[in-house]
Parts: sequence; structure tokens; C-alpha cells
Amino acid sequence: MEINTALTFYKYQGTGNDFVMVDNRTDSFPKNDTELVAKLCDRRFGIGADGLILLENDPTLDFKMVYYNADGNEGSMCGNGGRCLVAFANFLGIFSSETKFNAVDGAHSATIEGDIVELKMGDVTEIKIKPNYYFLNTGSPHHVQLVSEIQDLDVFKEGSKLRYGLYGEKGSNINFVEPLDNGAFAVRTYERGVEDETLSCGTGVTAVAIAMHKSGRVSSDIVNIEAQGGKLQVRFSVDAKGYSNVHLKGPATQVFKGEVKW
Ligand SMILES: N[C@@H](CCC[C@H](N)C(=O)O)C(=O)O
Repeated sequence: MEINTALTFYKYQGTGNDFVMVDNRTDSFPKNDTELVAKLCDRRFGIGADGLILLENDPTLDFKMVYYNADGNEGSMCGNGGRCLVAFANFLGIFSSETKFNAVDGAHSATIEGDIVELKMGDVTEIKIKPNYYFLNTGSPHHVQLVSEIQDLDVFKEGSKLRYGLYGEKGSNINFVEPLDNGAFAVRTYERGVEDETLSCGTGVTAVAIAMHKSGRVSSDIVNIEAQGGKLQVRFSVDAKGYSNVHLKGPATQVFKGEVKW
């Protein structure tokens, strides 16, 4: 490993899901260095984050998102990370209010107003309904399970049991959900690739909103979610083919800028 290579980075968070952001339009970041990405995300030996995101040039759209989980491996789509990257691209002056970018699961459009970012997610046409859970892919795979007394749940213990036990090495993200008196849903997520509970998961709350609508627990096409790190809103259109025009909305903010050497 090289010594004294300096990297300028920005730290962003979206409802407590936090990311190291790197402007890699110069293509200088060592993209295959899994160990380095994991170290930068480490909360004791590095900057500390749930993931690292590279903002890159795209041949047709405004920019491209390359997302790594905290374990250093490239992940599937990250909803909160996508929202934070939109805020970062806006900060860099790449667009002013509306944008379209490429990610691992295809093109996403988004808007920003103040610190509120609304991101269009992919359509969902397939939902597995099992006796005590739902499984669907919102850009990343998600298990959705209803629980009671959600704040007392050991999310790490129960989430890791399901992540490995039910889904094997490839795994899935595991979401626990409880309907609240105000019509919203409380959600706690065990994230694959972080291998721990995170304060919020964007593709996870999107999966929860769709699963709760599919199950009839909510009839509105706008669903409010209360994650551990803040509130998010999911809206969609629904017809016989499934869920389309899926949007994830909530705050995404810059926390600090820094330089790290390795
Ligand atoms: N935090 C993310 C989810 C990221 C995807 C995931 N950890 C995986 O690769 O399975 C989000 O906000 O969607």
C-alpha cells in the first residue's frame, strides 16, 4: 500500500445513513482496493461510514454513482447514498435543481430543494409473499418482516440470523417494521455489507412502503416512514403490473470535508 497518497473526501448523511463521498471525475481513485475502502469506512481506523461513493463522469447522463458497502465490496443500489450523491453533485455545481444519473441498477432522476432530495427508484414488479415476511428488490434485495415492540428488538442478532440463515452467503438486507398510531411505519434495518444495523436504509424503507401497501396495511400511495435516523417518504403508482414511479424523499446533508492519507 502506498504511503502519503492524499485523498480529499466529503462526508454526507441521509437520515443517519452516512457515506464518504469522493469526486472521482479524474479517475484517480484505486477502485479495486477493497481493503482501502473498508479502512476508510472503518469507524476506528478510518473516517467512518456505512459506505463509500464515487462520483464519476457518465457518457450520457450528468454523472455516475459507484457504491461500495462498508466492507469494501461494491454493493447493489443504495437509496440514501443516491440521495446524498445528488446533494454532492449539486454542491459541486454539476446541476441546479433536476438531474439524471447512472447507477448499478440503471438511470435515476432526482430533484433537490434545500436539503430535501427526491430520488426516483426502479419499478417493482415481483414481490414474494411468505407467511411471515415479504421479499422484494428495490435496487437491492430486501426482506420485510412485521414485528411488535420494535424498539426492544435486537436487530443485530435477529437480522444477522436471517441474513445468513435464510439467504446464505449472497445475503439480503433485513428490515423490521411496526405500524405506528400516526399512520407511519417504524423501520429498523440490518444492512448486508455493513453487517450491522444502520440508522436508515433508503432501498429498505422503499421496500417496506411497497410491502405494507401490497399487504393492505396502508391504502395511500404516499407512505411515511420513521427510520432510527429520521423521517422519509415513499410515493408510487400502482397497477396490475406492479409499482412504478417509485420516489424516495428526505433530507441529505454534507457533514464535513477532509483529507486522508494512506
Ligand atoms: N444503505 C443502502 C442500502 C445499500 C445496499 C446494501 N447494503 C446492499 O448492498 O445490499 C440504502 O440506503 O439503500
